[in-house]
Order: sequence, then C-alpha cells, then structure tokens
Amino acid sequence: MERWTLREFEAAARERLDPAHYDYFAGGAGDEITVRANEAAFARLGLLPRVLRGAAKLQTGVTLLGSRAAMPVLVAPTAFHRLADPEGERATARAAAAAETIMIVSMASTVAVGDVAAAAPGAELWFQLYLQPDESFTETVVRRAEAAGCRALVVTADSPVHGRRERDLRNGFLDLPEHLCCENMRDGDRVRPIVMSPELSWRHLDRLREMTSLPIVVKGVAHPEDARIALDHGISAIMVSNHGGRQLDTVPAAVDLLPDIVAAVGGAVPVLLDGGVRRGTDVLKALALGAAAVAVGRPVIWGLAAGGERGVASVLALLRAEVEQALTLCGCACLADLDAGMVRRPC
Ligand SMILES: Cc1cc2nc3c(=O)[nH]c(=O)nc-3n(C[C@H](O)[C@H](O)[C@H](O)COP(=O)(O)O)c2cc1C
Ligand SMILES: CCCCC(=O)C(=O)O
Repeated sequence: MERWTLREFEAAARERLDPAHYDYFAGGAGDEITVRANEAAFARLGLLPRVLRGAAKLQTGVTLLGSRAAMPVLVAPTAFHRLADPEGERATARAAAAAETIMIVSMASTVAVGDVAAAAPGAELWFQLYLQPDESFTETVVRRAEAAGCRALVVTADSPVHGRRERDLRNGFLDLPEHLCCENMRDGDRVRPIVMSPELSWRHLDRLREMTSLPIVVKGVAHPEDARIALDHGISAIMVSNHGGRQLDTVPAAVDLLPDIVAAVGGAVPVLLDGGVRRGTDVLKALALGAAAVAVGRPVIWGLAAGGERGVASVLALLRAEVEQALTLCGCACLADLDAGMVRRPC
C-alpha cells in the first residue's frame, strides 16, 4: 500500500508493533508536553515564499564534519531497532545508505556497530555515545565505533538520569526481551548496562576529546549558555534537542530553542536540530532559522516497523521529496537561499 505521509507510516507501525513497544517508541516523559510541543511549534511557524527568482536547478546536499548527505535530514540515534524489525539497525543503515544520508547509530543499538557498518557498505555512520562513568569502557566503545568506520561521535548530554516515561512504567516495559541486548555493550561474556550518571561533566568530555581524533557533536543542548561552553571544549557541532520529549518534560520545543542557540554559537560550528520534524516544510523552517541540518527519530522507527528496510527508505524518500518541493515553492535553488526572514511566527 502506498503511503503519502509520515503519519500513515506511524499508523501502519502501530498496527504491527506490540502495544508496549509502540508506547516505548512513541512516548515521552511526564505529561508528554514537550513531545507534543515539538510538532506543534513547527505547525505554528509560517513560511514566506519568495517568487520569480529563477531558481530552476535544485541542490539539497550538505557536508557536515566531512560527511556528505544528499539531503539535510539525518537519521537521529534511536535505540532497539530489532523491536521494530528482525534486521534492526542493519535495515535502517541500508536505507540510509540508499538515501545517501547520515545515520547516527545509537549506543543502544541491538546490532553491534561493526555489524551495522558491514551490512551497509557505503553508509555514512556517526556513533552516539552515552559517556560512561567507567572511562575505560567508554574508550572500548569508542574504539568499536572507530573500527566500524564511524566519522563522528555524538555525545548525548541530556540524560544524567533516565526520563520518567510513564507509558513504560504502566506497561512494565523496563528492559529488552531475552533474545535482544545492547550489542555495543558486550564486555567479555557479559553485557554491561548503559549507565546514565549525573556525575558526568565537561571534564569527561575533555577526556573524550583526548581519547579520539573523531569530531565530537554534543547532543541535547537547550540552554544558549551551554552552547557557548561547548565551544570552549573543542566540540565540532551542537545538536539542539530535547530528546524528543523523552527526558525532561516541559523543555520548550526544539525549533523554539534554536534561534537563541544559533545566536550564541555565532557561526563557530554547525548547529543541528532534532525533535518533531515530520514534513519537508519543518526542515525548511529549521534551516531558515539557522540549523545546518535536522534529524528524525520516530519517523524512521515507523518506517522500519511498517516495512523494514524498504519502509525506512520510503520515509527518507518522502522527506526528501517534500524538502525539494517546498524549497522550490519557496523560490529557493539551494538550502543557503533560506533565511530567517522567510519564517513568520505565529502562522
Ligand atoms: C524510541 C527512541 C529511542 C531513542 N534512543 C536514543 C538513544 O539511544 N540515544 C540518543 O541520544 N537519543 C535517543 N533518542 C532521541 C532521538 O535521538 C531524538 O532526539 C528524538 O527522537 C527526536 O525527536 P523525534 O522522534 O520527534 O524526531 C531516542 C528517541 C526515540 C523516540
Ligand atoms: C539506554 C537506552 C536509552 C535509549 C534512549 O535514549 C531513549 O529511549 O530515549
């Protein structure tokens, strides 16, 4: 069945998934105010198209930290893909490679990062990391990501503790089923838990900086002051994110956080964004407000659950087609033609 919107992919995924797994993927923290705000904020912003600008030949590619993507939409790191499809992250990576975009592999992937890379030749992979209090194990995981050919590390900073996910509490979904595990966490004959620790600080990030020559992206920045501090720690990009509303509830919508962070960064490094991107027009709004690219989390999971590799490929192709059409309708030939003056609030 042909699906015309990301919303239809979500409906198809919901039909196929175990209800507790659907809730894990869809849900967020607390009252899910931030989950809803992420999408609603995009809907409230209006686009002011320019006309008669002779913008015939479209160009939607971006280069980020040396990685090339054919569109400014990346695959955000999301955990547990094998709950959605038996091939799990292998399928996602193949679809990302076919779409010529970057996949950020989660540290909590259910296929080891080396196996993800092996399954998807040509895929541009970055690796998401939760810094572990045991720094020697962080290093072990970093070496696995490097050996797999990942081109950047994305350090998730918004998780000093797991968010309060009430759907999961109600469903008793607290861990993966027996046959699955976080494969990157293997340590000899055991699998370590991913530790979220409030004791982590910029000092740990400095040590990571010494540990690897890969570019480091800090993900989960909401406060402009933290964006400024990040610059002092040699990071290569900032990802504005509230973790899709899954960590601290009532953090403002990601796109509403963006302008202040772009101003604080002042062009020193690229600013990325995730949270609530569901339409090509959402992508354009984020880019017009200064993001270098965006990433999508749940839409990829919906594609994977609805149709495996082909489902993810369809989701990414749909987003690309929407970006191209909206860009043309805005009178732009390339992403750099977008500027903040083309976004009006409220719609
Ligand atoms: C099911 C699920 C699992 C996630 N797992 C991770 C993760 O392992 N690491 C991480 O940094 N972010 C994780 N995230 C957050 C995403 O990277 C991203 O910030 C968020 O999904 C963006 O919002 P969106 O789903 O509205 O696109 C997860 C999100 C979801 C929905
Ligand atoms: C330990 C896995 C964490 C996955 C995650 O970040 C999420 O569910 O949002």
